[in-house]
Amino acid sequence: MGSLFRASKTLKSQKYLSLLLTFSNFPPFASIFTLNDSRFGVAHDFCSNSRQNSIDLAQYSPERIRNFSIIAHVDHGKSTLADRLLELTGTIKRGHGQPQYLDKLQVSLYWSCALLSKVERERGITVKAQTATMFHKCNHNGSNTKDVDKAPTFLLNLIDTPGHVDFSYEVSRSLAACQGALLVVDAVQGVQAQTVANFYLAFESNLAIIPVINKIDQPTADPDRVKAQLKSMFDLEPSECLLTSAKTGLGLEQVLPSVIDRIPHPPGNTSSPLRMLLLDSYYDEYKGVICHVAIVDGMLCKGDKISSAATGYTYEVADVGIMHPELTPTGVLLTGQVGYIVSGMRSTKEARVGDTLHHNRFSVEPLPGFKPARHMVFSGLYPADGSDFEALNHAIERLTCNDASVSVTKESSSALGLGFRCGFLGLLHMDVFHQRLEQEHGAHVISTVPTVPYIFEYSDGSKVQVQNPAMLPSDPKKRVTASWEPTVLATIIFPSEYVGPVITLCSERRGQQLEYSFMDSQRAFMKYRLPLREIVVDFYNELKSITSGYASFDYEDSDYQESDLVKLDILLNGQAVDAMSTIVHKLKAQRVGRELVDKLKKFIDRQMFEITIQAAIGTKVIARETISAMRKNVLAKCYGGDVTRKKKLLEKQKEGKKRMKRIGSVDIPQEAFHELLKVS
Ligand SMILES: Nc1nc2c(ncn2[C@@H]2O[C@H](COP(=O)(O)OP(=O)(O)OP(=O)(O)O)[C@@H](O)[C@H]2O)c(=O)[nH]1
Repeated sequence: MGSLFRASKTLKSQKYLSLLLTFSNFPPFASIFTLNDSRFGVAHDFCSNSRQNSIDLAQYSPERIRNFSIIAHVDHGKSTLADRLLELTGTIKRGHGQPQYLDKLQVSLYWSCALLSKVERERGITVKAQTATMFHKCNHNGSNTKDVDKAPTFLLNLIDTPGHVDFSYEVSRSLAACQGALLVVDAVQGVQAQTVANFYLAFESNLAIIPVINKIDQPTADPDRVKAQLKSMFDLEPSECLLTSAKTGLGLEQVLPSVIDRIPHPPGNTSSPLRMLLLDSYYDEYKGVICHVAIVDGMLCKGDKISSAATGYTYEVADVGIMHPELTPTGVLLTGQVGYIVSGMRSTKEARVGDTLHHNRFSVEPLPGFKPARHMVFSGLYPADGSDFEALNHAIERLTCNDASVSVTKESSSALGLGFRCGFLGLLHMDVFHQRLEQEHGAHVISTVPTVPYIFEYSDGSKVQVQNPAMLPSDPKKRVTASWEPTVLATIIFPSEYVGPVITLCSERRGQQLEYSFMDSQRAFMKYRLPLREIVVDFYNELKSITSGYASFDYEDSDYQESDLVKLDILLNGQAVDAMSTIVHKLKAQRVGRELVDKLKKFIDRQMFEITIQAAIGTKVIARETISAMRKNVLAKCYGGDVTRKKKLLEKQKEGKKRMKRIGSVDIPQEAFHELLKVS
C-alpha cells in the first residue's frame, strides 16, 4: 500500500489511483484524512496542492468544523456581530477601518462586487450573502481554554445573510450549507417580523438555533422582555440566550464556544464520492466565474475534473480555496468545508445555485437543491435615449453576470422603443438593480410600472401567465373569462396602539386577516393574506408611516387567488401609451386611473398644442385631464389696424395647432414614468 501511495504523488497519477481504489478494498483517500491522523502526511500526497499552501485543511476533519449562519431582522446587528467575530479570531485586523467587512468582502479584489457593496453601504443593508472562514482554538465542550496551546483548533465557516425580505431567497440558500444559526434579536426592538420568518426558515432546515440578544449596551435595552418573547413565540429557553453588544464587545467571548458546543458538525461522508453543493457564484474580470461551494461528501482537489448534475457540463478545477476572508487558495477542500472554486465556467448562468457538482468519473445522487428564486415583480427597462440600447444591453449583461436572480427578456414598446422586461425578487431588488445600472454603467433608464405575474384565461380556453400588461390581447374575440393573481402570507408585528390603522391599511389593500394575537402587553402580531400586487408598491412605506416607523413586515409566497382584473390603459391625445398600461383590480381601477391621470398632468409640460390625458378600460374612459396649449401671441406685431386681419391670423394659428395635435408627439419626461411607479 505504501508503494501505492508513493506512486501517486502527481495529480496525473491520482486519476489512475482512484480507479485502482475503486476496484480494490482500500478505502478511498478522503477517508484516510479522518480515520487515521498519523496518515495525514502520506495522504497529502494525493493532493499535492494542499502542501503548497500555508493553510493545511487536512487537519480539519468534519468533527472540527462548524458551519453556521447569522440570521436576524434588518438592522439588528448581524454584520456588526460578524465583523467582531472575524476580529476576535484574527481573521481581520481590529479596527480595520471598513465598517462591516462581510458586506464589502471583495472590494479590493473585484470591482463589480465593490460597487454592489457600495450600494449595500449606502443603503445600510446586506444584499448578498457572504461567507468567511475563521480558525478558533477552543475545547471540545465549547469552553475557552486558558491553556491555548493544548486546545484543538476549529474551522468555522460563517455565512452572513441579508436582512431584507426581498432577499430571503439568499437566506435560504445560505442556510443550506449550515448546521446551525445565531438568531440575533435587538434587545430594544425585540422579536420582529423577519425574526419570525428567519426562525422558521432555520427551524424547518433542522438547524441548531442559538438565540443572541444583541445591543444590550443600549440604555433602553430590555433583554428579559426579549427572552420572554423568544420563549413564548419559539419555545427557546431563556437560559440558552446569549447577551451581547456587538458594538462594545460585551459578552462576545461566549459566542464562538457556544457555536462549537451547541452546533453539530457537518454530517458528510469522507469516504464517499465527491458531492458538493453550489451555493452562489459571481463573475470576476480576471478569473472568470467563481463559485461558492459546500463539500457535502468526499474531497476536491485542484486539477480535478468535475461535472454538473444539472447541466452535464464538465470542468477542470483551476483553483480551489477558502474565503479567509479574501480568496485564499488551499488546493483542496474536504468533507464539511465551505470554500470557492474556479473552474472555467464562462458565465454565471452555467453555475446553477443548488446544483450538485461531482467528479465526472462517478455518478452520484444529486443533493436536494433550493427552491429556485421566484420573480415577484416585473418591470420594463428602456434606455432614456433610444440610441443607447446597445449600451444598456451591455450594462444589463454585465450586471446579471453577478446577479443571476434577475430574469431578462427583450421587448419593444411603441412609446419607448426597444428595451427589456426584467423580473426581480422584490421592489428593493429592482431599486438596487436600477441604482447599479446608473452608478456603475452610467445608464439612464426609464422603467415602467412594476407588475406581478398574473394568470389569464381566455374564451378559447387557453391560459397564459402575463408579466406585461401589453401582452393582454386587444382582439375583442379573445375575451378574458377568468383571472388569477399571486398572493403572499404577510406577518406584521407592531406596537398594540396601532392596531386600528394597520387593519384599515390591510383592508384597503384587499387583505384577508388570518391571525391576530398579542406577543406581550406591548406588541401585536398579525398574519394576513394579501394580493402581491398590493404590497409591491409602497405598502411597506405606508405601514411604517402609520405606525411611526415601529411596524415590521415580512412575507412569503402563497397561492394564486381568483380576482377580477382589468387592463388600465393611459391614452395621450387618444393614443394608448403601452409602456404606461397597468393591470388592476376592477374595484380599484377608478381610483388608480384618476391618480395616474392627475400625476401625468403635473409632469407633462405644456406644449404648442392641447394634450388630453385619459385613463381607459377597453373603450370606456374612466378619467380625463387636459393640458392646455401654450399660445404664441400671433397678434404681437399688429398695432391697431383691421380686425379682419387679426381674425385671419388667429384662424391660421388654430389650423396649425390642429395639425400639430394630430401629428405632434407628446414629450413625456422621465420623472413622469418614475411618478407612475408610486401609484398603487
Ligand atoms: N448600540 C449598539 N448598536 C449596534 C450594535 N450592533 C450593531 N449596532 C448598530 O446597529 C446598526 C445596524 O447594524 P448592522 O450590523 O448593519 O445590522 P444588520 O442586521 O447587519 O443589517 P442588514 O445588513 O441591513 O441586514 C449599525 O448602525 C450598528 O452600528 C450593538 O451591539 N449596540
